[in-house]
Amino acid sequence: MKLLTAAQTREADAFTIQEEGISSTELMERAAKAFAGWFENKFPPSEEVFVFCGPGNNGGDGLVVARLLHQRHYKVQVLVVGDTQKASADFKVNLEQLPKEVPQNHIKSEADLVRLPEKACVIDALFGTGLNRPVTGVYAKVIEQLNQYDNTITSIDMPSGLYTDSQTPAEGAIIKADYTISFQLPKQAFFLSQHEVYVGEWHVVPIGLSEQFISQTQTNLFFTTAKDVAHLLKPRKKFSHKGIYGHALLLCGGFGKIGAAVLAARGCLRAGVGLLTVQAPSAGYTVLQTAVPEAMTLADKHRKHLSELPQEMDKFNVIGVGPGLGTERVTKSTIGQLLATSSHPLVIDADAINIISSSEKLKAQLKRNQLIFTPHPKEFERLIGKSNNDYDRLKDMLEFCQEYDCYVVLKGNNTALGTPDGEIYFNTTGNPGMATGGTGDVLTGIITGFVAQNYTLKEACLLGVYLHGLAADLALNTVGEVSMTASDVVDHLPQAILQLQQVT
Ligand SMILES: NC(=O)C1=CN([C@@H]2O[C@H](COP(=O)(O)OP(=O)(O)OC[C@H]3O[C@@H](n4cnc5c(N)ncnc54)[C@H](O)[C@@H]3O)[C@@H](O)[C@H]2O)[C@H](O)CC1
Ligand SMILES: [K+]
Repeated sequence: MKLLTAAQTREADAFTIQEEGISSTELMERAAKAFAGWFENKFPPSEEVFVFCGPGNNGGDGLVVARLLHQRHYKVQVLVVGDTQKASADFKVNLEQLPKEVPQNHIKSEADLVRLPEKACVIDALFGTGLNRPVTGVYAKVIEQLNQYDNTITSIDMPSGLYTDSQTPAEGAIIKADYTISFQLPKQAFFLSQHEVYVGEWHVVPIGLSEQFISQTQTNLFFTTAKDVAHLLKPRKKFSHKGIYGHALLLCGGFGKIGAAVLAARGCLRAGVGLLTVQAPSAGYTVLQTAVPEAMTLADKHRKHLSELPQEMDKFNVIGVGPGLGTERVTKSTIGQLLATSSHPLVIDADAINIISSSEKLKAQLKRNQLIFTPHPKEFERLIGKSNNDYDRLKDMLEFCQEYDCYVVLKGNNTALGTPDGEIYFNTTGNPGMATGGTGDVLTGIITGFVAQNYTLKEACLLGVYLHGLAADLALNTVGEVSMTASDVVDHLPQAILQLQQVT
């Protein structure tokens, strides 16, 4: 699904109004109804509600929400912040329509700030997507005060003060919402970990913005839902044999880290690879043969570290490399040999990334158009250097993708896939239970398994990342976030694939 910028959202707004022949206040009414519906499900009418309204249409939404909640027997108060002379037309219309029974207060300066009852709910309607400069002055005072209270804050459309699609200047105050209820689509800002404290838990409510407009709009930003990836899954042919589903090679594992090879191998097999060979240090031979009998194992001549490539490389159609390898000199030179001699698609993770990062010579050997890197943020930093903030990191990621004509799977809460065409896809599955050793190894195996089956590199990344997160989400039911292990993730992969196959 596409992500729209603030400017594109405004255009979608105007297009919808024209297409449907409705007024902007009618669209505002629709948006506020959608928000109020969510709010009523979440908070009982016994709670007092304080709606803080800014001067624009976000504030206008707040006024409509206040009217609707009042009708539903909530005890509502409205606090209009700033100068109403400058308010938007739809704000003014809805201020007129606010029932007299709803108390109204104006906060024009710091002196007008109010204390809130302990249990009261706050609705933040100060600013939405129309924010065009950092929040300072009286608005900032209100935001700072609300952030200090323990009251639950629910933001309409955006946490006020946070820029929708670019870095918020440091001097701007930003609401720390518990919930953000976004209209029609999520915003790019929601997918960046630096914003977690502001956005809180986010939900999207539909308000019927023009599908035609959205489908015509050009963007390089997407978020991946089940519907986006379900159709990529290829059904198996009736006259199948294992030769059709590829032969993957995994170069993984080192002394004390043979488990990484086991996890990658299990992920690869569960992703449906036809044949799998794992080359690992000879100390891992028995472990691998026992733990993953489905995989063929080649014992490296070195007992503890990867030190050579298999002799017959041609029979493999993809290589996954990195988990558990270590960065010994022998292993470095083996990675060098791999980059110099292989023309296979490569899925490059963990220590393979670290090894490449430390050598300009190796970077110069990277072949175009056949690479997937799967770094976590620290590995990514080693690869391309430190970025100032999450937006810059994404920009740097795209530059790297373009320079090496490669894909980057930047792992995190909303794993971001960068493509050589300059697109970014934010994943929507997964949970904090995955923050445990070995889940990345599983992902390397899964993506390698999909590439082996002739999915394009982009499809393999999108599907792999989505299913990996979905498997972890399914594991929540039985093991929860705290106890979740990488093995739990791989154990739930079959269920995740079955679930995705049901999506139409
Ligand atoms: N398309 C939709 O999804 C719909 C969105 N709606 C709501 O409208 C807002 C966007 O409204 P807009 O009037 O464009 O902007 P804001 O309310 O966010 O604020 C604009 C207002 O504030 C002034 N301003 C901007 N930045 C600052 C600042 N830092 N300090 C002080 N003042 C500032 C600016 O000049 C304007 O006067 C969207 O988020 C939704 O909530 C519609 O209701 C329905 C359709
Ligand atoms: K808001």
